[in-house]
Amino acid sequence: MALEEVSRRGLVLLGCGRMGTALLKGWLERGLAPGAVTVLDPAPADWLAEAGVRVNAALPADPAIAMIAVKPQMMGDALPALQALGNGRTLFVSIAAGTPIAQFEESFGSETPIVRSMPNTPAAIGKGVTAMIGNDAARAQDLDLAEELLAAVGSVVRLEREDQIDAVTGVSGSGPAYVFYMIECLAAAGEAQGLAPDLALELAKATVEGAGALAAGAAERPATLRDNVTSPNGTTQAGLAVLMDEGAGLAPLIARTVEAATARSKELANG
Ligand SMILES: NC(=O)c1ccc[n+]([C@@H]2O[C@H](COP(=O)([O-])OP(=O)(O)OC[C@H]3O[C@@H](n4cnc5c(N)ncnc54)[C@H](OP(=O)(O)O)[C@@H]3O)[C@@H](O)[C@H]2O)c1
Ligand code: PRO
Repeated sequence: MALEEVSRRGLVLLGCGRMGTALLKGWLERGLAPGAVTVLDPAPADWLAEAGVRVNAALPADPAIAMIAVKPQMMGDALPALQALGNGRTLFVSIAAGTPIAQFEESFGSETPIVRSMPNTPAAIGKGVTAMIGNDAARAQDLDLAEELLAAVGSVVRLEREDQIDAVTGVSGSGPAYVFYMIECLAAAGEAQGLAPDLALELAKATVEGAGALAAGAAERPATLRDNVTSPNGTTQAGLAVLMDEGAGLAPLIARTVEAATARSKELANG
């Protein structure tokens, strides 16, 4: 339904880099009309115009959505391009890390409905997860529209407070990179044990895909699924003894990883 409304009224995408592309590809594949999309980007990819997307064209008068997908550091230069849309009818949706709602209200006025969100790149294949929160001007129908749009490319959670988004960024916004690194490490470790590189990578990717799908779909908690893999005194137990070491295992490492990403999100908000 959201994609129909947005196809009718239009969507402006400010910044079409890695994340803007992931979202846009997800929406186009799920039925968003390419001609309803206006991308503003200094170096747009060729596929956009080839797909029928309007590129660096005049803004539509009354688009449903103005999606902000530039880097936080570019915000000051980029936002004036959307000034004409700050009229209360267009819903602004930011996906930028570390850019507070207050900064958008300064640019577009506190009467403008604004949703701050944090998606992740699996949105490109409809498997993203996005957390979102609106400003005071965002009405129930604005929040519903944002949620439906983001839900077209994955699951959506609504936050209670804006400050939760820093930790969300540390967990799920940045999280795909941690998992990709896990795949790299698992494959490299397989190679170190004598497997050919292609085979090790194939095994690592399929294992993460399968375990992720199992964890997502199972009624059991991940700890139970882990127990199901672990035969007493077997191979997994030997491996987990290293991975679950209290001092040098994965838990403290992941805790420090998420803490650092969360802290960086807070820093970005302070300029
Ligand atoms: N990547 C992720 O996994 C992810 C996940 C969640 C949220 N985010 C957020 O999404 C935003 C974009 O991140 P990204 O990874 O997609 O970065 P990115 O790949 O650098 O994309 C940003 C795009 O904005 C363009 N741009 C720069 N100045 C602009 C301007 N004045 N007007 C319009 N477009 C402009 C850039 O063009 P040039 O490259 O030519 O400068 C680039 O194409 C960030 O705020 C980030 O925090 C990213
Ligand atoms: N990518 C963005 C960053 O690294 C935000 C979350 C994922 O800053």
